[in-house]
Amino acid sequence: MIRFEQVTKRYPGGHTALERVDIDIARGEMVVVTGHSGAGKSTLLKLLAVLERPTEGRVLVGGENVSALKRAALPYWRRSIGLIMQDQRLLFDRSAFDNVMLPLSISSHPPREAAKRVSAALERVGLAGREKAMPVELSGGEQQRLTIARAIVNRPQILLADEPTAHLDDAYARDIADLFRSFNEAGVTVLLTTHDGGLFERYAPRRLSLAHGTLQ
Ligand SMILES: Nc1ncnc2c1ncn2[C@@H]1O[C@H](COP(=O)(O)OP(=O)(O)OP(=O)(O)O)[C@@H](O)[C@H]1O
Repeated sequence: MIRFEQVTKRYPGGHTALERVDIDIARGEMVVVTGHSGAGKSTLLKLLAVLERPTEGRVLVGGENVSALKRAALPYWRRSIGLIMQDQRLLFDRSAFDNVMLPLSISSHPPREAAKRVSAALERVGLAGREKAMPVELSGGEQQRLTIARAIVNRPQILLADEPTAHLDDAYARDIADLFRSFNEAGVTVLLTTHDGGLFERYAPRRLSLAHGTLQ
């Protein structure tokens, strides 16, 4: 389903973040990408989300070369995958409900259907009843759940998450790990990065280890 073919990413300035990476991920797999800081983990996800494009090689999803998508197609592409990136902030002046509604604003769901989807996504991540809460009223773990609800509201087949358990206490981090596992059990292809590979060990996911931009 997801395929990296000889992908190299060199950033302006000449730093090579990934070098000739080949990856094949089947539909329904759960893959945990580990590696030290700067190993290229985020770059891998950014190439899939087409937040960056490869310098060489291709990134294919379902046979389509997403690296070649036209700029106008990108918002739709990004909303068709569930994306949890480190620099995507919640809107702190909007309620939990409105934060999760945001990705639906460019789709054509009637308002009542959109509202149902938002409530279902909040329920799915354990935030039922917190629709009106403002993000500051939520704990760090709950804020991360809200970010995840926003990512799944369009019911994506692929979920990409960059360090989703960073900055969380152990118990919260385990809850978030469980949540990703449950999405995977429901059939979603999950690709996430982590410094803490041990957190996911009990699920025995496929593990990809990156060092200096190459797979180990
Ligand atoms: N926009 C950019 N411009 C220049 N260099 C970049 C850019 N983004 C990343 N890099 C460099 O590419 C390398 C890989 O970065 P990347 O963020 O993919 O690593 P990472 O494994 O996710 O690290 P971390 O765990 O710290 O997030 C790093 O050396 C980084 O400094």
